[in-house]
Parts: sequence; C-alpha cells; structure tokens
Amino acid sequence: MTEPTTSPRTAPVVVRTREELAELRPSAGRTALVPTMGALHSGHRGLIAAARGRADSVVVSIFVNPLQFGPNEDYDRYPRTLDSDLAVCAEEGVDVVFAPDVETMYPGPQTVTVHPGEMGAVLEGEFRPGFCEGVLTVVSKLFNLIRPDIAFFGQKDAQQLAVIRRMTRDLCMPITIVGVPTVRDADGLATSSRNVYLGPQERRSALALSRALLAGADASVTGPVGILSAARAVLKEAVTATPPVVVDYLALVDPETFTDVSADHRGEAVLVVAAWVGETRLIDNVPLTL
Ligand SMILES: Nc1ncnc2c1ncn2[C@@H]1O[C@H](COP(=O)(O)OP(=O)(O)OP(=O)(O)O)[C@@H](O)[C@H]1O
Ligand SMILES: CC(C)(CO)[C@@H](O)C(=O)[O-]
Ligand code: BAL
Repeated sequence: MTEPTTSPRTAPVVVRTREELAELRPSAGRTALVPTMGALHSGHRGLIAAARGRADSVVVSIFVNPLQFGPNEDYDRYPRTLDSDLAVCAEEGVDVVFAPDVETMYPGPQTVTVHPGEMGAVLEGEFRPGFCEGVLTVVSKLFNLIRPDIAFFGQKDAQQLAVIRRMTRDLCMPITIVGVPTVRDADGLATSSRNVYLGPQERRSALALSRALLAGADASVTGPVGILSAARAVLKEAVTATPPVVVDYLALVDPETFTDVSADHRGEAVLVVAAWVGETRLIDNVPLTL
C-alpha cells in the first residue's frame, strides 16, 4: 500500500450569508481575500498560494457577478463548478469559502455604484461598457462584507488590477492590494476559466495572443513602435488562421493609468491584447521595462 505523500488539509468552512460571515469575523485574525468567479484553475491556485503565509485566514470568494457582464455576454453560460472549486480550496489550504447567491450580494436595485473614471472607459471599458464599474462595485461589497487586510488579484486581468488599486487609493480603503503574476499552460496560453469554451482548433488559434506578446517582449529594445509592430505582425497572420483570431485591441499602455505610452517612452509599460476566437473572448498581457 502506498502512503500518501502529502497530508490532507482540512476542508474550508463554506459560508453563504452575511450573518455567517459576521459570525466568523471575530476569530479570523489578519485576513487575506482572494476574489474569484469560481471554475478554479492553476491561476487561482497561484493567488491562493500567494495569500497563504500573508495572513491568519485565507478567504476565497466565489461569485459570478451579474453587474460586470453586458447584456450579450456569457453570464448565463459562465462555468459554475462549486463542488470541484471546494476540492481545490481544500487542497490549497483555504480557510473560508464565501459563496453568496445573487440576492445576498444584490438585495435590491443597485442605485449607488463605484465609478472607475477615465481608466474604466478605455480598452476593456470600451469593449465591455460597465465592466469596470461592475467589478469595482462588487469588489467594494466584498471588501465591506469580509473586511480583509490584504487582497490578491491576478496580473492577467491587468486593467482590473489597476482600477482596483486606484479605487482603494482614491477611496482610502485600508486594504493592501497584491498583484500576482500570470500563470500559463505549457503551450503559453494564460489559464482562464473561459478556456473551457475553446475547442482544440480554437485553442491552437488562441495561442497567437501569447505568441504576439512574446514577439513584442522580444522587440522591447526597439521601443514602443517596434514592440507594437512585432506583436501586430503575429496577430495579422492569426486573422487568417482557422478559426480566425478577431482582435478587439492591442496596445502598449502605462501600467497605472492604462493610457497609451508615447513613442519615446522609457520605463514600465504593459502590452495588452484582447481578441475573440469563435465565441470566446480572451485577454492577455505582458509587463515590460523599456
Ligand atoms: N492565469 C492567471 N494567472 C494569474 N491570475 C489569474 C489567472 N487567471 C485568473 N486570475 C485571477 O484570478 C482572479 C479571479 O479571476 P476569475 O475568477 O475571473 O478567473 P479568470 O480565469 O480570469 O476568468 P475569466 O476566464 O472569466 O476571465 C482574478 O484576480 C484574476 O486576475
Ligand atoms: C474580481 C472579480 C472576482 C469581481 O467579480 C472578477 O472580476 C474576477 O474574477 O476577476
Ligand atoms: N476575469 C475577469 C472577469 C471577467 O472577465 O468578467
């Protein structure tokens, strides 16, 4: 008989209501929050691993937030896999899973929301109007309900991370925001809950996103114009792939403001891309130092 190589961890406490959360709060100590929409994968595991050791309790929230989805987006078909998510949380040593229903998070009409300002109108905000506002509003609610000392977000969603950092600064929220590097599969595709939508051919086409970012990164000594043209060349080929890659945007932006950097920019920048493969919209980015 083979002995288990790792000791099983205790299953997390699952809470669904504000009252249950409030009961746990006094004994939680310093609290780390990892907000998610579930369908947990290696990217989420990376966030949880980063959170462990930074706090007494790690809370993972699982909530598919209707407010950040547009009317023609994938809210209804978004993967919901609570049982396997709980198993992942147990393996990763999560203490508490907060999995509220929509009524708990939105008990009435949402008349007051958190507006992201100009940063929320560009790139993701242009192609997903209301997305950043929906994210900031639900993240504020999660912060108020869970009252974390520190919260972890993925750099894969770089603009989301930037607007959340800006919100906590502008609204004086006493929470440290930590960005965690993007986790990729062996073929380079950033892990994402939406990757389950991709068929094998679509997945092959989708690799053009990470290849374009890599081409841009390889050209970083040539400056912004060279970076963008190297990345664009890869995406141009992918437009004629089967199935084709349909690009929403490719941009080289300031990591804090998400405005385009100038042609002579030096210092930090993020090369960001968003594109459709079939019915699936994917985003990815790479941080660069020019
Ligand atoms: N590959 C990844 N590497 C690092 N962090 C990630 C990765 N994928 C997701 N995250 C982070 O996990 C958190 C929860 O994200 P979410 O549950 O929306 O997963 P997702 O895979 O980004 O989903 P989607 O496919 O809907 O974009 C966010 O902070 C997100 O940036
Ligand atoms: C931060 C978040 C949990 C808010 O719904 C979501 O946008 C996500 O999973 O990245
Ligand atoms: N991963 C960010 C959440 C969203 O795309 O709606």
